[in-house]
Amino acid sequence: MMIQLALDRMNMEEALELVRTVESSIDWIEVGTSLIKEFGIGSIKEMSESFPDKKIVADMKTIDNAAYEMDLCFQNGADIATVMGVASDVTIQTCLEKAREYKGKIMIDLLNVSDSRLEQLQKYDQAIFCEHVSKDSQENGGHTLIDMRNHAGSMRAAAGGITLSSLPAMIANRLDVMIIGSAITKAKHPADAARRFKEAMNMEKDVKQV
Ligand SMILES: O=C([C@H](O)CO)[C@H](O)[C@H](O)COP(=O)(O)O
Repeated sequence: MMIQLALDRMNMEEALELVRTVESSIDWIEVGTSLIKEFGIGSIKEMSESFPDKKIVADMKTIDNAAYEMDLCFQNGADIATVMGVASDVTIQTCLEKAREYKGKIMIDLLNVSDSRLEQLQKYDQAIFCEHVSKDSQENGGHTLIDMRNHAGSMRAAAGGITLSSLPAMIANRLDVMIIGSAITKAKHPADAARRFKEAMNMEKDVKQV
């Protein structure tokens, strides 16, 4: 099981410093949607050049204009880019073709994806599937329970308000990628928090490589 550190709602200096602090405890670095929106596509390039040995996930949340946005991500150092599962099939298909062209991967974000849409997404079995509880639901609805559904994705990920207390339940879901943001980035001691997540996950042995 891998830890993907989600970097959101901070500036680039803070993001880079944070990764330096927790680098030994995390596996993948997510350049969060808020970083990309605030600092541009250069945020992906800066992160990938600063941490060439880590996989870089660009959380673009693409919903249209797939070829253009995937070119931007992969040409700027992303290994993995996200597309919304609620996007049209042509958008998701284009993302997958672009990922193949750049030897990257696509993560399909299942935010607001109904069970029937999830059924239609099963054909994209080369993608990583990510169950996601939105920040707005976390903050306004008090909803943090991530419902892991069955799907055919090449890897299974989950995101949205995961904490050390909710970790055991998430580990039981046998995920491949655990996406953790605030529980590390907003912790008083991010290095300690990241280490505690890593130690808990080290009990899971079968780490799949992308
Ligand atoms: O995708 C995310 C969210 O939509 C904000 O852009 C975050 O990566 C995800 O929520 C993980 O962050 P935490 O919820 O803070 O753990």
